Amino acid sequence: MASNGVVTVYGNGAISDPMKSSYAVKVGLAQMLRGGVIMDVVNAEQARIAEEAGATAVMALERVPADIRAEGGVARMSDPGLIKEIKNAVTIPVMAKARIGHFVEAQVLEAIGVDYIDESEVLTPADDVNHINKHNFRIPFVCGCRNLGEALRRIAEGAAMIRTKGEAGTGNVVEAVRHVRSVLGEIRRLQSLDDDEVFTFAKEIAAPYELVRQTKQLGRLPVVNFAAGGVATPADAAMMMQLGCDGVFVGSGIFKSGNPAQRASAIVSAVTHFNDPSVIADVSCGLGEAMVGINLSDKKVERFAARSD
Ligand SMILES: O=C(CO)[C@H](O)[C@H](O)COP(=O)(O)O
Repeated sequence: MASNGVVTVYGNGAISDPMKSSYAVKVGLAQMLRGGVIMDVVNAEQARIAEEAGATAVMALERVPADIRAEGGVARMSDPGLIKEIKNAVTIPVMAKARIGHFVEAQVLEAIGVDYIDESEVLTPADDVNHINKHNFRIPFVCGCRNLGEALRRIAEGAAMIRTKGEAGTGNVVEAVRHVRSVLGEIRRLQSLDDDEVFTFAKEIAAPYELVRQTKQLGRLPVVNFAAGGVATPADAAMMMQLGCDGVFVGSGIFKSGNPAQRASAIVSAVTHFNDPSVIADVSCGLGEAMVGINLSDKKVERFAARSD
């Protein structure tokens, strides 16, 4: 790890492997988002609001997760024309979502020049067995996880960035907290093992040994890890950072609130000053209505996070 805490050694192959050098570039690109807030947007106007508020990137999607939950139906990649409009409206990186396993949606997103692809459980999965082989693409992918094994399986497939899944569209941070604590807790447990025990640990979490070994050595995931799913307030966002995430995704929490521009900017300030409760207090004053959340103790609420493993 470099002195600034940024990880510099990645990949699964040898240094002379061309796949590895392109993978290292993708991982490096994702690292540039560290310390930032990535905001879901469904059109160019929302993208401009996000950029003005200080978002580090925007995520183009058909509907914010709260609307996907409310309206139901099949959620797919956004209209490529709309994504191009979003790209033209902002100077920050533009991410877009493809359905899990839908490698042709990913090809389309690559063809129109998005900066990152999110293979996302928030959309309706296209393949309930296989994820996209992300090594086949030039651009970086982000994928969701609930635990360390899932994170390392996605990295083995070529994900250059990880986000803990949380429960998108609920405005309820409880699952985001559970998933962050799970990943970071398993890394702490891994670090307490002696080297001979790592093989069995890798088998237990169903992850490739080499990535498990690297994670133990680095003391963290070998790619950046953002929190997502249910973050709705500046305090939620700062909590994710204090727990040890590299940044935060926020979707419904901003554009389903009473004052999206003000809330977006408050969440950016809270992530920048995540260790300063007085800043978090200041930016939390007079924010207007937060999104109405969903109580996750209701077993009937669909768990997007469980749509893939
Ligand atoms: O899937 C995502 C990250 O890629 C969404 O951006 C994120 O999970 C949004 O969730 P919410 O609407 O609860 O903020």
